[in-house]
Amino acid sequence: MTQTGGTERAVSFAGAVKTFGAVRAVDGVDLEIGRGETVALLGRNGAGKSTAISLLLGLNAPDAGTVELFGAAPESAVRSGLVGAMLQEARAVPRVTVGELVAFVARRYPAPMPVARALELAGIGELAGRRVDRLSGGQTQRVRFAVALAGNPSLIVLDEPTAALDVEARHAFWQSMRAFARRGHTVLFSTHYLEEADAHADRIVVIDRGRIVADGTGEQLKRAAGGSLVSIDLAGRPTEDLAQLPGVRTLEIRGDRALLRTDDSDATVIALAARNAIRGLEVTPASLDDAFLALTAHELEPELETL
Ligand SMILES: Nc1ncnc2c1ncn2[C@@H]1O[C@H](COP(=O)(O)OP(=O)(O)OP(=O)(O)O)[C@@H](O)[C@H]1O
Repeated sequence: MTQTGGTERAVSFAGAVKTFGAVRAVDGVDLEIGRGETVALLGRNGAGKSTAISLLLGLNAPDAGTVELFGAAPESAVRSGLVGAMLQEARAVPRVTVGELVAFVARRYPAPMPVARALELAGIGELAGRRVDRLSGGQTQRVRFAVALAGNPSLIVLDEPTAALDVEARHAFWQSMRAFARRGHTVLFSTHYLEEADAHADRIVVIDRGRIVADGTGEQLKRAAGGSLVSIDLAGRPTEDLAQLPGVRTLEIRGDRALLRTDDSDATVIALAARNAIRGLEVTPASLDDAFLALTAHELEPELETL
């Protein structure tokens, strides 16, 4: 029996590094996830999400730093049945039924949940007798979710769980995931979808080029990346002084409009009014998309610059 019960931490990365040749896929990650949290790992393609998940599951060892699950080595937590995972590669198992597959996996865990419960939580109770190699993409994805749930793990790790699902299937999937999280389980999922991270996670961790560049709620991310966008018609007026206005972080000129990203839209608008510069004024809160782009925007890679 592993001594993993006492810690309040489900996941702990400390200075974790994983390189593949010259690529630092995970580049000094420090991350702690408490029991019961639902956390989204958000990043572009190639940001390092799957590599971080592979370290977390003990599928890869870090080159430097440490990764722990429930205060123990990942392999030991996985062996103790504390972790369920839904990874990207789906392997179709021929001929077995959904119920047989989930029961097979459940038997490998010390304290599984009843198969009917796992199917119900994944929203596929009616598929128990169907062959797993004859299902739609959305159904297959939910079978994989049921497989991850089967052992009744404390932590469930989902690598891009809604990739390739249509809107309806996605909605159903998140309902199931939330039902599981409400029972006090810890959930970590990776996604490219900002709306999903915002809607379904308590906390969003943004990863870019192997490093964590933001960690907080959707609201905090929006604030960190600049609270509002103020735009005006330039009507031929000069633009040099706009970047110096109170609150303004960045200035972008699009045709005859100026777009100001500001931390204090009131102060920015008052200053524009004092300059008699208000024409076609629009003030909008920065969206999570804006926040994500601001956090992960970087210069062109050197090799691309020379093309
Ligand atoms: N086995 C491997 N061998 C070599 N390079 C790898 C390997 N696995 C990942 N990489 C590289 O590490 C970097 C991070 O990849 P990773 O798959 O972790 O990103 P990701 O954020 O999960 O991307 P995606 O959203 O596209 O799945 C990428 O540059 C990738 O090419």
